Amino acid sequence: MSPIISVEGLSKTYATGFQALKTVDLQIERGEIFALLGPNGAGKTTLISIICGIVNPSGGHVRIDGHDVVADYRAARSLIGLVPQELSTDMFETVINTVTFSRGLFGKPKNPAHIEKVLRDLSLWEKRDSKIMALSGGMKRRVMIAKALSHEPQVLFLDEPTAGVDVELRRSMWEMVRALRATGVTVILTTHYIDEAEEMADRVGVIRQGEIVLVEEKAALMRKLGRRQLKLHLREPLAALPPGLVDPALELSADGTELTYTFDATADQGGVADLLRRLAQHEVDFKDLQTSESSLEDIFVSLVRGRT
Ligand SMILES: Nc1ncnc2c1ncn2[C@@H]1O[C@H](COP(=O)(O)OP(=O)(O)OP(=O)(O)O)[C@@H](O)[C@H]1O
Repeated sequence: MSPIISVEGLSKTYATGFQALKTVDLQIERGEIFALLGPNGAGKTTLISIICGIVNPSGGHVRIDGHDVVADYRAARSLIGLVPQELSTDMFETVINTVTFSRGLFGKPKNPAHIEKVLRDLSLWEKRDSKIMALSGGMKRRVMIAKALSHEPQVLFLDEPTAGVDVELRRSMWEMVRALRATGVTVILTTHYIDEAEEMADRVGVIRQGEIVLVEEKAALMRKLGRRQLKLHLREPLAALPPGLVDPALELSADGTELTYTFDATADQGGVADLLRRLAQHEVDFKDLQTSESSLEDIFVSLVRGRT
């Protein structure tokens, strides 16, 4: 199947002369949840804004289901729902009017049944006649999502959907995004919360200084770049590693009570068995051991620092 979004050779230099995107190539598959990660100022919002037709590119192309976002703007834009970072809506309007009006902006015929479904799915139906200003922050955010879904888009962009929201609302957002994906909607989210990407995404893209430095299936990324650590709590502290045990992967804590062995998550376990044998040979005894795996956060930090 062809990708739903195809970004080719995209670049953006703002009027200030600042080059926010270098040459970005990216394909988003139908029905996936794609998380775009990157530090502040990396170019995430610029990229999303160009894909949504809000900002003009300096070079390259974006196609949404074959429609060019510049040449065929209306067709491309009608396939997209965008939930921006900032709340931008008429605070004096009621929930149902705001969401109904958003649908009208896309020239779609009225469909009260769809609007009702969207509001019910987002637990906003009971509040449909409330003015937006009278809603809690979490509800206002959900109104933004309802607006973005009002015209039945195939792709939903969520720019930092859970920034500053409480744990419960984050969880309910995640559930809602999964439910949307189950209906065939493709979801692209930007986030600073690595655990959000780890929890939600099928694929992860990392952007750094206007360049996509990595696009990978999350599971493969974690397998490929993940590291495992084995920590051994020694029965007797060591002043130094015996010469036969010196190994770059093996580190003795400053107080001599703990040994840390770091190895590839993909590697077979031979290294660990070999280490345990060598420890026995050198009569290094331990009372406890623990293993841990690097998280997507560790991987992300090493990527944005440019170590890979
Ligand atoms: N209209 C503009 N004119 C000039 N420079 C801009 C403009 N918009 C963004 N930039 C610059 O482009 C760079 C990328 O900004 P962008 O908002 O795309 O980053 P981001 O990855 O979304 O960051 P954040 O995580 O902080 O939202 C930044 O250095 C920003 O200052």
